[in-house]
Amino acid sequence: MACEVWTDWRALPAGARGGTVALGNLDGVHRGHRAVLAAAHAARPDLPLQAMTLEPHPREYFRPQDPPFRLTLLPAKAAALAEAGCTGLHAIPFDATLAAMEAEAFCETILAEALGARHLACGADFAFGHRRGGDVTFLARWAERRGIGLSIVPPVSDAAGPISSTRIRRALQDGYPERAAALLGRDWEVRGVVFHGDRLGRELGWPTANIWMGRHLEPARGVYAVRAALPDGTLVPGVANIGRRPTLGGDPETRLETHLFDWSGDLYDREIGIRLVRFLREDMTFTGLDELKAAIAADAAGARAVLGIG
Ligand SMILES: Cc1cc2nc3c(=O)[nH]c(=O)nc-3n(C[C@H](O)[C@H](O)[C@H](O)COP(=O)(O)O)c2cc1C
Ligand SMILES: Nc1ncnc2c1ncn2[C@@H]1O[C@H](COP(=O)(O)OP(=O)(O)O)[C@@H](O)[C@H]1O
Repeated sequence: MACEVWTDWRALPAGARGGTVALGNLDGVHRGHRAVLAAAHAARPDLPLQAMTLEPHPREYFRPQDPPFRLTLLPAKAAALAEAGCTGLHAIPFDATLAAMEAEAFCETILAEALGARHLACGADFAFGHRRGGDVTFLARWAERRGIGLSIVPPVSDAAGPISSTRIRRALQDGYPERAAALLGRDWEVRGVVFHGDRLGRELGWPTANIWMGRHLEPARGVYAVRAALPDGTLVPGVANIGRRPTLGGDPETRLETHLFDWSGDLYDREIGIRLVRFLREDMTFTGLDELKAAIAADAAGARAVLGIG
């Protein structure tokens, strides 16, 4: 079932109110986040399962110049939440009003009055309100007073410690998408609309569908074995480069270029999702196009081997 997204908490339709609500930024919707969703559902299986996040992420609001760090943008987050059984997402616009709202006002105005939440669930380190002034102790007291249920969920851990969005980001920046996938419970995917490049790929014999990284976290620059989720729902193996094409003089923004194996067609202006499977090598500056072509051929062979296709 799909997860509906509500962005105007001042004008929610009646059907959007009264859920059991998982709280948090939920960036990535990783295994820890899904435990919070499971707790929200387990406590009140009679109520619609919902989530509440802030959009943009407060860090994007306060520090717009910082490098992008998102694991999931809003549509991907809603899709991952739907997979976890969530039927609605309250994406509260994080603006000056929200930034100034004290914890108590946030609970009253947003959680109680606007969302009409009947039960809440969050991780033990959840903090909210102006300067993160509200913590789970505060929330527990408030919820008790208001007769609203609350589940506080201990962190889900593996051998290296608690699973967190920060750990997943670090794994991707270090070139370990398979570790990120283990923490996420699925491959990390970057979604974007295919733009027109300068058509050199076709000339080289390696056409690539290009998307911008945009507000996504930039993982290690270089070459990856990938699977591409196409608009028709198929998953096509390929080889991709994330970088700024230093050989061609360098670009101001990072692009993700994917060659799909044994595939031909037109993807321009269509949205695709590229799932990183394995990091193969770092981005390099070649002395000429022949060298670049040879490197891409070797990359393609390497990616085929990793993906198990001859
Ligand atoms: C598997 C693969 C690896 C690549 N590796 C590099 C690289 O190491 N350095 C570089 O400058 N460009 C690299 N490129 C990028 C090419 O420069 C780029 O695909 C080519 O310019 C085509 O651009 P277009 O899609 O805009 O036509 C790579 C491309 C692919 C598909
Ligand atoms: N096997 C393929 N892998 C990736 N894109 C392909 C493939 N076959 C055809 N295409 C199409 O060709 C385009 C890429 O061609 P390319 O010469 O690299 O041009 P551009 O520089 O505009 O990206 C893609 O956007 C897609 O529409």
